[in-house]
Amino acid sequence: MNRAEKAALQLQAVAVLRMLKETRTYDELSEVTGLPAGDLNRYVNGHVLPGTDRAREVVEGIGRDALSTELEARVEFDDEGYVDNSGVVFDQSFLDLVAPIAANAFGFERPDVVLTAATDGITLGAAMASYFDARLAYAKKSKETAVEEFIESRQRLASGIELTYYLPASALTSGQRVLVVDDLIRSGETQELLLDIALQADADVTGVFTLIAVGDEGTSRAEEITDAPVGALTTFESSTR
Ligand SMILES: O=P(O)(O)OC[C@H]1O[C@H](OP(=O)(O)OP(=O)(O)O)[C@H](O)[C@@H]1O
Repeated sequence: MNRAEKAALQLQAVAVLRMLKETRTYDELSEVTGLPAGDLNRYVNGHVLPGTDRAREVVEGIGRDALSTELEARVEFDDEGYVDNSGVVFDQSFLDLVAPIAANAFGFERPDVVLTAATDGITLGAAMASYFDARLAYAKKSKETAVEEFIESRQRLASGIELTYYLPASALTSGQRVLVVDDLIRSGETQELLLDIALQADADVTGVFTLIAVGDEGTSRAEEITDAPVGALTTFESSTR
């Protein structure tokens, strides 16, 4: 690990601790992390940076569990079981914390392009792209005016409705490494379309990541299509929609 990577890890750990501190006292934060309250105070206030080992433990261990719990608290379900995740996808700072944790937890290789689906995947896609210093591309359900060439993928859904996603052809090219992300995977139909777009572009898929999986149908479907790692930060019961 070079000096810049070490500094980045240390700052990520501080960001995770600050997020956890928002709703906790230092004693409570000490219980969650197993670190002394006095040290935590110095980290949160920016007087001292945690050492590399501690920083890694916070980002890769405590951080993943804590973010998963935080995510569960922010997601709401209506009476019919539909998901309202605006408390997460509207919060770019929260998603910026998710990116390094997801990258470490699932071992995604650095992509050239992070590919997602408009609309709700865009903020997570931006956080992941920024973390990896990659480009962001998002497929849309309509064609962008003034773009002439698209990669398009269409399928008839279980509901009978036909769904098509369009990506400007210049956004993903042959041989590029692509990480496919979305805020939510339920049936996996959207991921299948995104993976098909990656295939058509002759890109190399480095992984599939979602914040929320509802049941395991969608993630299993993605695993059937790609050998790359497929990961969800949190999985909810499939009785929700
Ligand atoms: O696994 P699936 O069953 O395909 O469901 C997941 C997709 O559903 C939601 O998007 P939606 O189609 O509602 O579009 P939006 O992001 O514009 O709301 C979500 O953002 C995912 O892209």
